[in-house]
Amino acid sequence: MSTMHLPLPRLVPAHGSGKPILQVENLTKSFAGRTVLDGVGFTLARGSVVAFLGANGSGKSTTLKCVMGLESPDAGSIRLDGTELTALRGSGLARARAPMAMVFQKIHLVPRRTALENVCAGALGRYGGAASISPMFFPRELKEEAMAALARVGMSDRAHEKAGRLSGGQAQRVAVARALCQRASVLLADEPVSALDPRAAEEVMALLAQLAHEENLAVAAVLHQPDLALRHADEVIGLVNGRIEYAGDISGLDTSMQRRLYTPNRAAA
Ligand SMILES: Nc1ncnc2c1ncn2[C@@H]1O[C@H](COP(=O)(O)OP(=O)(O)OP(=O)(O)O)[C@@H](O)[C@H]1O
Repeated sequence: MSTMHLPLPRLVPAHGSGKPILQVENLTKSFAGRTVLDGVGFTLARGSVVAFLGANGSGKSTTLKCVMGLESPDAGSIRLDGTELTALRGSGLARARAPMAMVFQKIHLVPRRTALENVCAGALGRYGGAASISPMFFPRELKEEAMAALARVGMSDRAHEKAGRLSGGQAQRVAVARALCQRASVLLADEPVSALDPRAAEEVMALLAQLAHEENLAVAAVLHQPDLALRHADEVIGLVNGRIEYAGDISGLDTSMQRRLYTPNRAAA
């Protein structure tokens, strides 16, 4: 699709006026003495999609990983629905983080399990007990909720297919359904479409935008294609060398801003 690389008009209305659910302030992170995040702060609101853009190594994934708890920030504040996560540990932290789900470029489904079983796994934090031992013990209401989530992402007809037999786009939809079954209100997506062909990438981004707008989810997605952001995101956070260069409405992502984010000498890590 040659038009994929043109700055096409966005197809979604602005929905960024929802209630703030995640507030990040002054996040800093170094690896081996090298600062890779330097005072990163932003707010995610329910009902909107925020695209994280920036050159390789600018700190996009590290930002999401710090929010999700997969990396520990050196300093900064992460408040989810008013609760400061950096002050919590152990089960208190796990409980506070439960409303956040993450989807990745490399889709972490269990290939020998069906799509339905993988989606049910999103809810095991709520069920535990026998249900966590084997899908044989999944309660009926859990399977019904998982089927509803699969229907929401257009995958009902593949519910009983082994995950290992799904295409990349289908598997990513199942991963999103798993997040829905987790009843996440914040969905952090780290390069969710980087491994997908252009059509599947469009479809998955359109799905994320639809879920944000219709289910009032806050979605943050690390993207490598500004044109996908232009079509499906409401807001953009642009990083250069671990600092926020731009944060605001998608309309600010014009060609000059794209140059600022991706010009090699500014973006050198
Ligand atoms: N676990 C780690 N140990 C050491 N350095 C790391 C680690 N994780 C990330 N980095 C470094 O931190 C910087 C930011 O990495 P990050 O993955 O956040 O960038 P990114 O913007 O997501 O890049 P890309 O677009 O290439 O995925 C890079 O220089 C990277 O090499």
